[in-house]
Amino acid sequence: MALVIYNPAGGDGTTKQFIEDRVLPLLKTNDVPIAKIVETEYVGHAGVVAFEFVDSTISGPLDIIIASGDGTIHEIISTIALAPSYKNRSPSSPAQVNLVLVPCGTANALYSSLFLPKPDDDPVQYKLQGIHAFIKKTKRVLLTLAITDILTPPKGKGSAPVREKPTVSAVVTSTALHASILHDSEVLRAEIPSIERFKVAAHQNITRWYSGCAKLFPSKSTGVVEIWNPFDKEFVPHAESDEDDPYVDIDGPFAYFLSTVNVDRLEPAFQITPLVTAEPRTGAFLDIVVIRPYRDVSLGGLEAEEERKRFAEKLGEVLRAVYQSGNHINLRYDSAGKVVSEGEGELVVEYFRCGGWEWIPDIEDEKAHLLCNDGHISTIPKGGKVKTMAAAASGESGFIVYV
Ligand SMILES: Nc1ncnc2c1ncn2[C@@H]1O[C@H](COP(=O)(O)OP(=O)(O)OP(=O)(O)O)[C@@H](O)[C@H]1O
Repeated sequence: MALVIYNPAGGDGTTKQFIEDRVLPLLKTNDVPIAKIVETEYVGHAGVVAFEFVDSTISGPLDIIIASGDGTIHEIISTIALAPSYKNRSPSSPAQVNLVLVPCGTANALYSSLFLPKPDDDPVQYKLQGIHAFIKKTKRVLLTLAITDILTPPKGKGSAPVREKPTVSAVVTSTALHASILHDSEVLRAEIPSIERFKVAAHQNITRWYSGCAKLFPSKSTGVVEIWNPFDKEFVPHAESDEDDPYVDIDGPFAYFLSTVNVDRLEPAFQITPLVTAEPRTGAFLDIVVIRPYRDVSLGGLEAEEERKRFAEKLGEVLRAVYQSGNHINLRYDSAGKVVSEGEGELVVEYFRCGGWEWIPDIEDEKAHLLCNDGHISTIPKGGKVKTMAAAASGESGFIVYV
């Protein structure tokens, strides 16, 4: 028996109608038994409903049909994955949850990465592909999760940092520009319901840099942090990472710092981590995109404001290249600091594949404290830091999407 959850407030607000006109009739025609249909009423409601469903379904598959965007999917995954205890379900029977996706949000990153959009797709049929895949059950994807801990500063001398409740993401974990965009775009939701609001918010933040430093952790399976080499078209161990000392420290300032799991894009055409699909690998990996302004040597010697203005133009070019099939990962600086697609200059974008990362914002830089988990924004406390690690799904527990 499947649970149906939909968010009436996501996307352009037409979800309820799509459920009634398209989804429920399709499920009925294919004899999919429905346990319950729930319209979410508040932020966090989807997680509560999904938790109750998992707890009360003692036998049989756990099928959850979700008509929403990534934010609601995040609430469901994070709540189930972090449930401290169940009343009815034994802790020794790990849950394998089948998620059936109907893209009714604004960005729909997970859906558009798993069901690649084609120019001639019929919009209604495209949105129903997840249901058809669930009915056929031929091919499935086990989701990799990213587990994020915010560590607040130690209370007193000699005491350890305090670990807040972790968050589990299935799409994106970011700081810097992307977190600022998601933070500011929420204010624009009513005025601009489409993905255009992300562009407006990007424009508002494009000259901002973020102070702090980051540490990259090796993946379990390779033992090192890898970096993409676009010349040879392969991931190679980072120059500072080997089996004896695999950690890589990177200093700010940063313009962009974002990691993904499961997705190569954050919107149908915004392919920010294109290697997730172009160079797929099984296991617990995060793909990380970092942009640091001072890799552009032509910025040296300018006034701070002029540096930021000049770099903002280049960052704009890089973000436009993301929409050109993820071509930002091939961009370089020429000897005059111009952004070009060819040559042997410094890469504009650093593209890492690794097991996790830590971000330590400069205490003075307020916006560097913003953190985005699948669209959900939180604030790292002053003096604190954040750590995100990849976790691969196992055969018996975890989240599955039929594709
Ligand atoms: N009835 C409701 N009223 C207001 N907000 C709701 C309601 N139900 C759920 N929400 C919240 O709406 C937020 C956004 O939801 P969702 O992710 O489904 O859509 P979206 O943000 O438009 O899409 P995407 O995440 O793909 O960009 C979530 O944080 C969710 O908690």
